Amino acid sequence: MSKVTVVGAGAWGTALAIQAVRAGHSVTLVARTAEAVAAIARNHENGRLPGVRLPDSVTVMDQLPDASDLLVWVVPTQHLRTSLLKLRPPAGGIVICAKGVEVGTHMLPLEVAGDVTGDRPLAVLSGPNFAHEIAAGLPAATVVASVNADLREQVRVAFGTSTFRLYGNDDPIGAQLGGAAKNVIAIAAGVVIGAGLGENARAALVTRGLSELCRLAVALGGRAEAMTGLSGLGDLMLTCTGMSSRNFSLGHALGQGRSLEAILAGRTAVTEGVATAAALVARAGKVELPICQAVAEFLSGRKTLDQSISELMSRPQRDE
Ligand SMILES: NC(=O)C1=CN([C@@H]2O[C@H](COP(=O)(O)OP(=O)(O)OC[C@H]3O[C@@H](n4cnc5c(N)ncnc54)[C@H](O)[C@@H]3O)[C@@H](O)[C@H]2O)C=CC1
Ligand SMILES: O=C(CO)COP(=O)(O)O
Repeated sequence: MSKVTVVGAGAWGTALAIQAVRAGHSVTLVARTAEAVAAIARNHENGRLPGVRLPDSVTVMDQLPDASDLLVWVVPTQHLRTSLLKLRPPAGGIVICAKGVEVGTHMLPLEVAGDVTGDRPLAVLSGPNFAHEIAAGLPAATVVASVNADLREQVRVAFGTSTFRLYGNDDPIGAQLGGAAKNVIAIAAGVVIGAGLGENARAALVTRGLSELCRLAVALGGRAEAMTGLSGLGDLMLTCTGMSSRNFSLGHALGQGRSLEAILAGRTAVTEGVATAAALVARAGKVELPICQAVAEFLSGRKTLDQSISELMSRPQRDE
């Protein structure tokens, strides 16, 4: 049994804490505020993952415990930096679970972690994993990517059970780009369905979105194979097909004509693709990402839906 500390008591952090208990570990869940700690203690449940009882063995606190064997950071990308600066993790490996690109710096999550905490073993956990299904113990698989093989193994032991399989690889850039870009493509897929453009259009969009992921990974030092694995295609399949995805459902509402402001005002959970779209396009530089770019322009209000669709459909036709 090892001491696993999960930082970030959102839906995913809570599900991962439950999964680490299932895997036989002693688990601490770190929430952002004392109020959040008290609410979880009172209800034996986290409002961000309603209907799921948190095991009594999970210690909930608003700071890091004195000792951890493994730190798992499950804070949204745009808050990753401030949370690391605030909690100042001690030396040792960290697993980052955010899926996005930081606004302003255009850094990927592991780059942000390295920037704040210095040289240390880092890993990314990313794959097709809706929090409520993992919390319920339904069968699923994911990717742990790190250049540090010992850390990969530690993460496998921390979370692996008969219902949750972890596949390792040494391409953290590919895994992070897959997780970030699929959120943007999922918004586009939601728009397509919400606007009534049809299943053909979605299939074409997701497939061409996968091409964007592959191009981007190779250009930024990752591998195209990562994009056809769980953290690329796997997560695209999950988040581009159903309303359980916050990114897809946001796109769906946009496609039905609702405003971005009204949609965001009605939700407290993070929808990573919104801030990530423009940051990802900026990070890509000269790499062609027409769908991600169209999402960024549409979200910013620079283009209407009709303009975006017409531009995507009138691009020069070429070999696949
Ligand atoms: N919900 C899901 O099914 C999955 C989510 N993810 C990723 O995990 C990350 C977290 O997502 P969720 O847990 O779903 O988000 P959430 O919206 O449920 O909760 C976000 C949590 O982050 C906390 N937070 C915000 N700012 C913070 C700060 N400065 N310091 C510490 N904590 C802070 C909030 O208090 C909240 O508890 C995102 O990058 C998401 O893309 C990945 C896989 C599955
Ligand atoms: O990343 C996720 C599942 O793998 C969660 O997706 P959403 O943030 O779109 O709900």
